[in-house]
Amino acid sequence: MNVFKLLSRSSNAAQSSPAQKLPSSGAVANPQLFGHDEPSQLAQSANKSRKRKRGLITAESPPSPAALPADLDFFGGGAAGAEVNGDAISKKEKKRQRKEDLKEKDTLENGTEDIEEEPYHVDECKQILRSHKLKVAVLEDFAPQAEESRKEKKKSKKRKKEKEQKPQKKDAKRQLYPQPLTSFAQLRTRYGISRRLAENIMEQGYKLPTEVQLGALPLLLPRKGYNEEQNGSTVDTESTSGAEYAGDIDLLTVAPTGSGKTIAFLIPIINALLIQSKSLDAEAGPRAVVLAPTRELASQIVNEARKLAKGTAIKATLMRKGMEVVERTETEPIEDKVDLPEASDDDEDASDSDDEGKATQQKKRTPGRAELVKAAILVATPLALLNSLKRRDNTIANLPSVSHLVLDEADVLLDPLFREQTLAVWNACSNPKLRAGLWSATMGSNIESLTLSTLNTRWEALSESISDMPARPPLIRLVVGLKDSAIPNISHQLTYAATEQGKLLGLRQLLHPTSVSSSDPKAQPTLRPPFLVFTQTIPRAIALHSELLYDIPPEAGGSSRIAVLHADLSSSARDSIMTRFRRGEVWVLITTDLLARGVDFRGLNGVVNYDVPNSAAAYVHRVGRTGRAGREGGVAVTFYTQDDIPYVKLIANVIRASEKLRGVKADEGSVKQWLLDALPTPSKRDRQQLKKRGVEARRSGSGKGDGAGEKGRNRISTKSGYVRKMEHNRRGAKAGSKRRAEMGVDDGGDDADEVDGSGGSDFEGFE
Ligand SMILES: Nc1ncnc2c1ncn2[C@@H]1O[C@H](COP(=O)(O)OP(=O)(O)OP(=O)(O)O)[C@@H](O)[C@H]1O
Repeated sequence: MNVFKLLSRSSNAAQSSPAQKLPSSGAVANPQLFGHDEPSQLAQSANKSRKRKRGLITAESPPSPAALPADLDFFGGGAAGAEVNGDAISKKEKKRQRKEDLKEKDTLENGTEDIEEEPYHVDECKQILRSHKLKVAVLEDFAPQAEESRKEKKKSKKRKKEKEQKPQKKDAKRQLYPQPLTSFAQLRTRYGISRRLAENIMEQGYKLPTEVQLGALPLLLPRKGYNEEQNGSTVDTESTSGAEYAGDIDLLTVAPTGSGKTIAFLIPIINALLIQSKSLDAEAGPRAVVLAPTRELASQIVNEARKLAKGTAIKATLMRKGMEVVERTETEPIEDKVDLPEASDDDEDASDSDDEGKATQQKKRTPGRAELVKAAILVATPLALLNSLKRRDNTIANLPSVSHLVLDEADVLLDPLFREQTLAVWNACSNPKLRAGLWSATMGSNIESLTLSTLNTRWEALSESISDMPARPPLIRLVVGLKDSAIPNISHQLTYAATEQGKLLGLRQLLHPTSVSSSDPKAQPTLRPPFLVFTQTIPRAIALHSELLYDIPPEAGGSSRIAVLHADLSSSARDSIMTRFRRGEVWVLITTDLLARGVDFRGLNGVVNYDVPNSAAAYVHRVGRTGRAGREGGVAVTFYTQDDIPYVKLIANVIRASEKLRGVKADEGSVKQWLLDALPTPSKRDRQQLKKRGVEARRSGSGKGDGAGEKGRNRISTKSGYVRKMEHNRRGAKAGSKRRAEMGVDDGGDDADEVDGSGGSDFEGFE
């Protein structure tokens, strides 16, 4: 079935369906965003006398994709099973692929035999990291500070005071050049991760590490048999590689959307848990906690963790209502109100994943006690976890078992909206050896300072109760690409629609394109389903959904192809819509910022910002739902009206920066210089206001489902004011008559007096 043909209104468009490269076409050969142009340099710079056979796989032999997905399996293929540009893979290619896989398997089974693991020279490291736009810096190295403070204590009080008063000279941040991970095979050869974990990574079809994996995994994994003398002074000096930390760091990572951050934080956690697994006591509580801002993202992370930990003793679970994380004393019985963790459809592929859930299910029937979470990895939204930690006296129970805490989408988790809950969970993790990881595609400098101050406060609080605190790890920051920018592999369209009606028309045009100029290479790529549509509020999402419900022709599936997803829906409704969208049954999903972060729809062809996002960061995340893992052809359309003009420069700047990253000249991009010059720059106050409340004009109204309460021009509707007024009156009359009937009042009039019992003249209605 040709989706495009079914939706197109013109036979011309239908016939000349463009040979456009689309995210839904399948996997890409290279999931990396940067450094594609550097292979020859890398190959030259590598010391050829070394047998670093796989080390250069990045540059020399990009892996080929495998099997083909069905025509409408937008999201199914994944990295492992997809086609490139719809071309069937040749036999030769398949043979080559099989050979590669066998070689990889051989490496997994035989360890290091095949690969020599002489480290990269520091200059090579620098070159590789630079070409992939990776920057690593030590934000705070606490070890010398701890030493200093010990010495300091011995000094006289007076001198100490003097020193404190003098502003401390801050050193420039120390740059690190970790040994880049240029092939997943190195996970085993260099870091000795378990064979099972390595096999699970391979099973996902991941061949090449993405930039964030290339930089973060070497920082987070302890190097096998690492020893300074062994490395020699010329190759890997202590001061530059970060290997001396042996993965024992707190890490703040800023990397583009869809760049594979999830497995970058999960692999080291699973590896660490597998190392400790013999000493693990399942009853002791979770060892790793991953916090995510939404249930959808949390459940996706659980699925990823389960795939990576398949066949091992490590289990991952999603925090659900009624689950208990810490054992309660007998004096604190909890209600026998257990909402059992049902396997959602997106859990399908994690066959052994539900053991934990099932075990819990069987035991949970014991009255008066809920079953403790036994999984080593617990993924939760901050509020869900905090609620389960709250005691009756309103204090928060500690989670001493947790040694890894990950904040996925850290900037939003530390935003005022979630900050209190997130910090409460962080502080509840009382293990002195806790290692924190903060991950996002956008991170303001305030997040860095908040992280530092939280680490400091925690440390001070713990030091008071624990006399021999373990060494304090450094806080390291890894940045991939240009901080806070949109990915360069999607095309942006910033469209002035003047009014709400204009936006609706614009969206309808996107849904039913009338012409396609596929021959013109400079023509803007067409947005094709499946795509997401973002609105500012829930009522607007609902109103837009009801407006577009019948826009998809019945022969294309009609109203079932369009759905709305928002936080007011029940969990099961949300799960079901997500599943239908992932399966390709829904083509257009209207939503709010609920799906703006983290959610991974591999084959999503585009994003429509029906309402402008309320910050530059929100734009980066929303449009980052397409173009995942380096996929080309994603389209991001943003409509703006008169009301948005004061703010739209924020978005225009992000688009400009992203196009610059892609090498598009200023006069050829979708945001022209004249527009940038003409748009007003919003003040700090305006930006804050926008972030907090969105565009004010769109907030007004009762919030009723059909958007009827929204005043005048900001209503989502194509009906004229007169028609709406008539409908409103008719609805009011109907509702009034229904109410009267329910109260036993006849519309006739006289009986009303009897019901009221006080004479007709006093009756003022039931409201
Ligand atoms: N090395 C790899 N090769 C190919 N695909 C990969 C690789 N690593 C991850 N992926 C895929 O890339 C997609 C995006 O990954 P992920 O969701 O972890 O991105 P992210 O960086 O967390 O994005 P966001 O910032 O939007 O949350 C997923 O479909 C994942 O399976």
